[in-house]
Amino acid sequence: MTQTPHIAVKDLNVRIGDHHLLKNININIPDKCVTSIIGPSGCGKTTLLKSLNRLLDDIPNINISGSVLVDGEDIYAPQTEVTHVRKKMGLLAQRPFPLPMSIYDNVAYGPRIHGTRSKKDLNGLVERYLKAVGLWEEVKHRLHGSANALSIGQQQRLCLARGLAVEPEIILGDESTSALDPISTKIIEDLIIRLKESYTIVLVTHILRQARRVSDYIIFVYMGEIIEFGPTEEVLLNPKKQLTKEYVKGFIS
Ligand SMILES: Nc1ncnc2c1ncn2[C@@H]1O[C@H](COP(=O)(O)OP(=O)(O)OP(=O)(O)O)[C@@H](O)[C@H]1O
Repeated sequence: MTQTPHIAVKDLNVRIGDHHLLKNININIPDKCVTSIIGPSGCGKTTLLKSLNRLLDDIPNINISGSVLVDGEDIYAPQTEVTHVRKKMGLLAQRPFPLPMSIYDNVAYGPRIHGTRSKKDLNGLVERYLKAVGLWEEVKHRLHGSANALSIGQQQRLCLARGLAVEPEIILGDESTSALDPISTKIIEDLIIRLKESYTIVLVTHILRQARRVSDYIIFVYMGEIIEFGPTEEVLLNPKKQLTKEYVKGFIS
């Protein structure tokens, strides 16, 4: 891999009780690229994604060993603060969850928490991030209307804008288009491709065509192990491992 890694996962093992969910994960996720995690249902894709943001911490009986280095800093080191880790990453969930407030306040929420008070600065941020997700023209006349009145696709873009407004370096997406219609899905996919100029993006998807459209790199996970990692065309069109071949041909799902 020629790209600089932004996230380096070393000897990561995740267990919940006796269940060994992730086994000896070693991976370098490149900077300013889209990397998709693919694999059959229940193989550990979401667990791997959440391990990058310490979103597994609160699960009862969880045991996490190994390290995840973000910008060279181990997010699991005892001295590392979770809030500091999370500030670097925006998470786009399966379904949009706008806060029960206006469109404007959704985007301004993070900057306000981080101390931005000036109305002029907040106005500028709201416009900038709504433009970044292609929503500005659609909502500029109703910024103070409820976010819940937007379509699901618009809500998902609003949630992305809310995430971007706290200036993360990394965007994590967990099946972020699964609740969307084809047009909204295309808008989000195009956004992902555009946003990789400025962000490192890691996605979980079970849609191979989507992985092919948006990703630079693919991680194929099977039963908690990384089977193959490499450039998208290589993994999807010319896989090295038999399991990957069977998965991309649809023999295992
Ligand atoms: N909180 C939990 N407690 C116990 N087991 C869990 C928990 N979360 C996930 N698992 C188990 O860990 C395994 C991996 O789950 P994970 O959600 O990471 O898979 P996935 O590949 O994302 O699946 P899908 O594509 O169906 O969303 C599954 O067997 C799941 O049942």
